[in-house]
Amino acid sequence: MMLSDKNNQNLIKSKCVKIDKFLTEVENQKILASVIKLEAYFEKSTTSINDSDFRKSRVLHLAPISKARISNRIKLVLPQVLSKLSHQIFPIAKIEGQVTAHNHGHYYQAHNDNGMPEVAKREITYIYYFYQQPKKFSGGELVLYDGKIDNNYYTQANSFKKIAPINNTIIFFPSRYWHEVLPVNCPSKTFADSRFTINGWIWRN
Ligand SMILES: O=C(O)CCC(=O)C(=O)O
Ligand SMILES: [Fe+2]
Repeated sequence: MMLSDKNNQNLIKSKCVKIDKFLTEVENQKILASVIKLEAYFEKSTTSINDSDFRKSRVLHLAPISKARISNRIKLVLPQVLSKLSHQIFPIAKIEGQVTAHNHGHYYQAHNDNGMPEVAKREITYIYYFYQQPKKFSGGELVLYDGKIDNNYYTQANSFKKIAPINNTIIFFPSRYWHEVLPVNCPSKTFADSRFTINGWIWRN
C-alpha cells in the first residue's frame, strides 16, 4: 500500500447540512435591525483557554427575541438535518444560542465546540448567518475540517471544506468537528456592516 493511502486510512469526511432562506426575508431583516440596535450590549468574545489572540469577535448573550425564533425553527428541521448527517436521533436537553459580530480583522482559530467536560453534551452546532446588503465585508469563511482517529481520539485532518457565510442561511454539523473562521475584511469598520451570526449548540441529555 502506498504511504499516502495509509495516511488516509483514518480519514473521516465531514458532513454538514446547509439550509438557504432559513427564515422569511421579513424575519431576517427584523433580526438584523434589532441586533444592530443592540451594539452597546455586545461584549468582547472569550474562550475556555483564555487566550485573547485565539478568537476575535463580539458576542451578545442576551437576545431573547431572535433566539426563541431560531430555536423553534431548528426543532422543526432537526429530524431531517440529523438524517442528512447520518447522525443518530437524540433527546434534546436544550438549545443554547448567542449572537456574534465579526468586524474588521476578526476571526476564530481552529477549535471544536465540545472538547471540554462542561460542554461535552453539545451534540450539534448550528450557525445562522445574517448581514446588511449589499454585503460590506469579505472573508469570514467557515472552514470545516475532516477528522481522523489518532490514538482513539477524534482529531483534525488536513483536508477541509470552506463555506462562505451567506445571508439567511443556516449550517449544521456535529460539534466535535474542528472548524475555524477566517479573518474578516470590513473596511468601513462599522458595526452595522459586520458578519453576524446567531449560533449555538443542541445539547443531548
Ligand atoms: O461564526 C462562525 O462561522 C462559527 C463560530 C464558531 O465556531 C463558534 O462560535 O463556536
Ligand atoms: Fe465553534
